[in-house]
Amino acid sequence: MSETTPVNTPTVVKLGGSCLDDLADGWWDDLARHGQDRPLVLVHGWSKPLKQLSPRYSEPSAVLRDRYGNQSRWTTPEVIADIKTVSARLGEDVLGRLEQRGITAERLLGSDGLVAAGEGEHWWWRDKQLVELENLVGPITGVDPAALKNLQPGHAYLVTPLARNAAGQEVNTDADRAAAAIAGATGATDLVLVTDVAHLLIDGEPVRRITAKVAAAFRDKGATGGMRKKLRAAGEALDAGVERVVIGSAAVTDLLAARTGTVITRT
Ligand SMILES: Nc1ncnc2c1ncn2[C@@H]1O[C@H](COP(=O)(O)OP(=O)(O)O)[C@@H](O)[C@H]1O
Ligand SMILES: CC(=O)N[C@@H](CCC(=O)OP(=O)(O)O)C(=O)O
Repeated sequence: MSETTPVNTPTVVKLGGSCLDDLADGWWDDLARHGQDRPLVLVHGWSKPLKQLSPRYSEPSAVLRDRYGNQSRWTTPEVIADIKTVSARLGEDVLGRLEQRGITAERLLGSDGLVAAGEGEHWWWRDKQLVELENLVGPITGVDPAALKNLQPGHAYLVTPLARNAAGQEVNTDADRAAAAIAGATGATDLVLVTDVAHLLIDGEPVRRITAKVAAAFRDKGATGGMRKKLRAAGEALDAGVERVVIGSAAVTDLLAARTGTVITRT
């Protein structure tokens, strides 16, 4: 973010479902201070809150893989309802924390005009078998930033990354990739992916800086699970014009200042 960045350009922060309820008071203090200078768009995940809601979300069958090996939650209308239940609860908590610290905040479902999705895959690997099933998941095809009407310093949006497909159905999307698409569409210079690990690790070693090209090469041979999706999201954000993506588990201003975390840039 440079001195000349317009005041309504947001910082987009993806709050990992893995760590959302572990973020300490000091973390929120830091975010709120940053939010006095920049509009905030927070995009949250829900992996851990869903597991806390019901043990069935910890079962291996809760997650499917497409033919390229990308993992995705098996999403039925009941799962969407559960996602909304946990998102409403955690939304209340996040909005309260921000408001206590002087940031006005509102919730927005991606499916309420912000995020559009295309047709999803029909064949999925489930329990080592390739099966045809309806999975209410779709790739993101567009973001309409007009849905974020009030981008200004002192205000935050908390986005639940559901989307709507061309048939009008509400579908699930990947939260990191949704954050990347939102960052691109809002002209954000920085995307911060807050998670439960301090750095991207390659061969067990923390990576402080990496280019999109090297990150993509590692993604396709070495990264697994959640990190694979983050590296994919990082590449998409940089392709959409974002200048830097930072992955880590620290305060947002420490990550933005590259004091910790992994910084990913185009070159
Ligand atoms: N190369 C890697 N470096 C760091 N973390 C990795 C790597 N490969 C896989 N991971 C896993 O990615 C996880 C973060 O992704 P994820 O569980 O989806 O978190 P979040 O809910 O925050 O999005 C880490 O907890 C770690 O187990
Ligand atoms: C399609 C798909 O799998 N969507 C993800 C979206 C949430 C997410 O990514 O949450 P984390 O931040 O906890 O990883 C899911 O339902 O788990």
